[in-house]
This record gives sequence, C-alpha cells and structure tokens, in this order.
Amino acid sequence: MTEQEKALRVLRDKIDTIDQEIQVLLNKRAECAQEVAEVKESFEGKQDAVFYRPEREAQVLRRVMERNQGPLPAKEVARLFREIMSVCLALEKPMRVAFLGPEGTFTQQAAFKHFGHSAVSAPMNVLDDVFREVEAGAANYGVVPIENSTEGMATHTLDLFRRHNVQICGELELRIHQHLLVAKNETATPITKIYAHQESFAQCRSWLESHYPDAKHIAVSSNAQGAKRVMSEVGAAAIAGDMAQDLYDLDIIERNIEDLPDNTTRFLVLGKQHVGPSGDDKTSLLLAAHNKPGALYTLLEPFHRHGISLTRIETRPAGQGAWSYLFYIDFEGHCDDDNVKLVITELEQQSTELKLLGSYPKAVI
Ligand SMILES: C=C(O[C@@H]1C=C(C(=O)O)C=C[C@H]1O)C(=O)O
Repeated sequence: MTEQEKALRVLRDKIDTIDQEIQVLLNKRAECAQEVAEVKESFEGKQDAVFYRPEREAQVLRRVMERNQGPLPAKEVARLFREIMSVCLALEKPMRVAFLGPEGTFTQQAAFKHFGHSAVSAPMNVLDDVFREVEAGAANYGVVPIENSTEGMATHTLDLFRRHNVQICGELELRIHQHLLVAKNETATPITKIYAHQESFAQCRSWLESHYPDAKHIAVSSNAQGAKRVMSEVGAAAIAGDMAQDLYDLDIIERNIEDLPDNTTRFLVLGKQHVGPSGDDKTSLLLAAHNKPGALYTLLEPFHRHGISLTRIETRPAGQGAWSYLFYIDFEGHCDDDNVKLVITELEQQSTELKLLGSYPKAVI
C-alpha cells in the first residue's frame, strides 16, 4: 500500500464511522417525529391532527443556519435539514402538494424546495384548481407564484385569493433560470415557433428580440406544457427550466436567457390551517376601501401609527363597477401580535371588506 493509499484508508474509515453515527441519529430523529405524530393525534384527534407545522420548521432551519460553523455553507446545510424534515414528516403523514402542472414547472420545483422531496406532488391543469384542491381538502397544501422580480405581480393569483377560502401558510423564493429547449438531436433545425408561458416570454423579451426576432410566440398554460409539446415537434422550441429539460429529455440551445441576472420568483404556500408565530413572520391582508378621497391613506395610517412595516401593497380592480379597488397588503408581524390585532380591528371599521389571508414565517432558504 502506498503512503497515499494509507492516508486515504484512514480518512475513509473515519468517514464510514461518521456515516454510521449520522445514520443512527437520523433514525433516532425519525422516531421522535413518529412520537410527535402520536401526541398530535391523541390531542387533536386522528382526523383533525395537523402534522405539518411551518412555524416549527422555519425555527429549525433558522437555528441550523445560525449555529453553522462550516466548512459547509449555511444554506446548503439548511437544504439538507430541509430534506431530513421532509422524510420525518412523511413518516408522520405524506403531504400531497398541488401545483400548476404538468410535471417540470417552476412551481413544482418551488414545492420541492419548500416541502422537500418526500412530498407527493399533485399536478393541476390550471391555477384555479390548485386553490380548489386545497380548499376542498383534496390536497394538503398548494404552491402558487405571486410575484417575479422582472415582471411584477402574478395578478391572476391575487384575484384567486378573493374567490377562495384558503390560508397562506408560507412563502419561498426561487431563482428562475430560463433555457431555450428543442427536441433531442434537433439543435441544427431552424426555429420558427417558440412555446412558453406568457410570464416567461416577458422575462426573456429582449433576448428573444435580439436572437429570434421572427419566431412565432405561442403562449401555453405552463412552461412544462410547452416543453412537453416540443418533444415531438421539429422547428419548435420551448422556454423552460432545468427540471422540464431533464424530465422531457430536451436539448439546450441556450442557457439562462432571462433578461435580468437576478430573475427570482416568490411563491406562496396555500393551506387551511392557522400558522402560529415563528418569531419572524409576515401577514397578508386583502382590503376594500370606501371610494372617497383619502381612502388609501386611511387604510395605511394605522400601520404607521402602530410601528408596522409594510413589505408590499398591490392594487387590483374590485370588479364591482369601474374604478373601485382592492388592496393586497403584506406586512411584517403575526396576526397574534398585539399591535397587529389593534391594526386589524381598526381596519375592520375603515374598510368595506377585510380578508385575513394568513400569517406565515418569512422565507428561510
Ligand atoms: C416533528 C414535528 O412535525 C413535523 C416535522 C418536523 C421535523 O421533522 O422537525 C417539524 C415540524 C412538523 O412539520 C413537529 O411538529 O415537531
């Protein structure tokens, strides 16, 4: 055995011992999670027990990141713990998570990022079905896009919050890389048409104008839908991400064609439960104001007075005659906090409609 082989042998033996210890600890952790499930069932009832606790998961992940000493980066360790919690939760109860399908959309990628890969993902044909599936209890949770750093609000998603009774249980961000994809071995064929979701066309507008000014744009219900179509079409390309490229076995013409280098989408997690405070939370509200001068000021002033920071405000037509509006407001804090309770009580008097969409932990990973 050479000196190098001897040194490697020692280190590999060390790794084997550590792996064994990790494995024992992982199973110990899983046993605890199973016991947690029994406690939840005995106190909340077998049917009503709520197994997934977003506030607790956010606290676990934040602590992992805070105490991390390296050399592994904190985000990467958190990602591993995300998966550990996912398998532990699946032992308690596998979570069925609805998303806009087919398989391979950014929303599916977001669902796995948030719930880990032990979640069972349930593809829906349209966004409305994601809300409906959660509202009906057919899916435990749903994941929907809410805003993109290049293109702004996903207004269709906002409008669906008014029509459905669901709670926001969480949020996450996903860096979006768009690729131009064609069927296997078709990279040399000229492209005459491009399939993509409307949102993706918008995120790649300048790149497409300069590289494919004459190609016909065909809007489809999701990027994965477009990717699936080009599998069997010659002269057609799709804009989609890594997951769709891999799943539908497409060739890449060009990677990362998004116009802005930080292209990121924020997603919301839909559920039916009230999420307790995690210590660093956001709350979302939908408000309608009286149509009179100063209406918006009246709605925003209480936040200022009670020292609450707004993180987003969005205006949408109320759909009840021209020029009446709904406001979607996100702010820091939890609806169980005293100052938030006071603001909500005041707003109930000032507004014609108030819907608390949920309080949830700020995105951790
Ligand atoms: C174990 C629990 O249940 C689930 C699993 C968790 C975990 O593995 O750490 C955390 C929260 C819950 O989603 C718990 O509520 O503590």
